Amino acid sequence: MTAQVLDGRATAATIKAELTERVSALRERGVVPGLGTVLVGEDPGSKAYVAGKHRDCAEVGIASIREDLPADASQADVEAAVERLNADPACTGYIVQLPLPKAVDTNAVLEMIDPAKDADGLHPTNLGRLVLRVKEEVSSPLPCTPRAVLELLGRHGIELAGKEVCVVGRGTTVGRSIGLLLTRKDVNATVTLTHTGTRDLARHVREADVVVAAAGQPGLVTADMVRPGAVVLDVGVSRTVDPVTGRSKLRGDVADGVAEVASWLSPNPGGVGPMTRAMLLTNVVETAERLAASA
Ligand SMILES: Nc1nc(=O)c2c([nH]1)NC[C@@H]1CN(c3ccc(C(=O)N[C@@H](CCC(=O)O)C(=O)O)cc3)C=[N+]21
Repeated sequence: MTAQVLDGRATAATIKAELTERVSALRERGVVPGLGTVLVGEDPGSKAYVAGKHRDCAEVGIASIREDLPADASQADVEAAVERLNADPACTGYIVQLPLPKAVDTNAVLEMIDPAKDADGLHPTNLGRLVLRVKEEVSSPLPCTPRAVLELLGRHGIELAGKEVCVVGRGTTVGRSIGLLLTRKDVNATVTLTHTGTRDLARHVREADVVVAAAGQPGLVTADMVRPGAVVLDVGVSRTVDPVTGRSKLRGDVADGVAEVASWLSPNPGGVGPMTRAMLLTNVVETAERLAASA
């Protein structure tokens, strides 16, 4: 078997076309969605992601606002950037690009984000509302990558109700929060959360109808672990440097042979990454729509 492709690039393009219309409708009502980004330091990966987000915004008609700070920015400098975006009416949603430099207290920064402008869905209030199952029209934004996984499956007609999903990875942005979405009654999947400390990872992965690989360990999920016909999503983003050429390369958590075993596989790049960006845009449009509705 060769897996069918969960095409994140094509799906993200469809979503962007839909968002372009929603943005025009908002502009007609005098509301211009604006995405803010806070980027601290010179990490090439982070710079590339942030640049990509601004390009995406331009494509769908969302304004964008940049707060770029030097690598040695202090806690107070980062907090001041967050305060500016909280106060700026042109910014309807924003993100603080992670990871922040070690000297900055990330949780303290995330807590300062206005929950109504939290385009990543990572503010404790929004994560808490997800746990408490506050109605979505009040509670959103949802975290982008978990939402990207659900949307990518949904738009390929892959049903999750009653399925066994094995999540590999316990990070905040994906592993710890995706189960909250997958186990909602309207999705109705059963979730096992595994991580690099799981004693027999292969045993859990083998049971799964759907595998979400998000541990950030290149090639962790191998073909022998995957049940034939399972659906596999490769969420990992690790940058490895080729010792010979010195060039950095993006590597996912899913090993090469998995495509021969799975029924559907999300490529990496070209799978969950572009969808995550599309969900960020969706969150920004939705925050602006809520703003317009309450105005
Ligand atoms: N506050 C915050 N929010 C995030 O959402 C966030 C973050 N910090 N820090 C880092 C991770 C990583 N992440 C990616 C998003 C898109 C691609 C993406 O579009 N990747 C392309 C390839 C890009 C390339 O080749 O470099 C693809 O998969 O096709 C990748 C990774 C968001 N993150």
